[in-house]
Amino acid sequence: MNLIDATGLRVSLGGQPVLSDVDFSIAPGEIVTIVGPNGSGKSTLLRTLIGAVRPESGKVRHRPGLRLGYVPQKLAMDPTLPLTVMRFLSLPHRVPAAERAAALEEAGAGTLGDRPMTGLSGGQFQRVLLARALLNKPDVLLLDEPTQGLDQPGSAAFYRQIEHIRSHLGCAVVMVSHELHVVMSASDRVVCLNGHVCCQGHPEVVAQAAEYRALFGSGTHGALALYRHEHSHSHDADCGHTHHEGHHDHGAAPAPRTAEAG
Ligand SMILES: Nc1ncnc2c1ncn2[C@@H]1O[C@H](COP(=O)(O)OP(=O)(O)OP(=O)(O)O)[C@@H](O)[C@H]1O
Repeated sequence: MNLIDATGLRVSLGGQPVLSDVDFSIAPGEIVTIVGPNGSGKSTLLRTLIGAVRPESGKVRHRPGLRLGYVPQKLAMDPTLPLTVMRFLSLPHRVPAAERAAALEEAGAGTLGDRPMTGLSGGQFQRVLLARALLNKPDVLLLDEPTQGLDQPGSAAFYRQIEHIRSHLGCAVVMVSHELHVVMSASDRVVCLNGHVCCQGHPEVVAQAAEYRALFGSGTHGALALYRHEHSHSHDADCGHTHHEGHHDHGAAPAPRTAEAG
């Protein structure tokens, strides 16, 4: 049984249609990434899936007893508030210290407990938000552009942490990302959104779909090349650690999977 099944979602905000006819599901243990241009409704979809936004029509079904962990795009902190990381993790509900420490460890932030929240770097802050989402022992972790503002090594390290968490805790992951190269290497499935689901499927297949290329253009060649580089060891001998656009994309027919176009 899927963890979340959403069908026929229609959402308007401020009188403007944002999502129409969107179906979305996530199975246990899956990593699904939602990509799409600015304003295409990615955050709105995530917020609808967690129940923070009510659809005008359509349904979101959660598996009974489903536990969610949500990492928002950003969280404004009052810079004058003297709050350590450990105290932050006990708001708004008290959480035993051992659980908070374990969540920090799981999020790769085990050394940050006594640090003031306002002194954290962007990457450290995101890890603390991740730890906060893990306190709920989620079956599904939803992350809204969690690496916004991080440099490339910082975001790569963050996504490696997510993969570690998925394999260690067995939770599913839904994330919104603009970093196509990371998406290509880290996801089981990509959903390409532009108010509706343009196409979805295995990242390699979606990267070749006409609907996806219409939105993201030829930049996807690079993303695809990197994806293949990281996942096909037979390519390593060809190119070492550099890649050239289109070098890996041999023009061969895509794998016999198909992207579901919508
Ligand atoms: N509270 C709101 N009231 C009115 N319009 C809103 C509201 N929140 C979002 N919108 C509009 O809904 C549309 C979708 O916004 P959303 O944040 O879901 O897009 P997104 O794909 O996540 O964008 P980005 O990539 O820029 O983060 C945008 O046009 C946005 O201006």
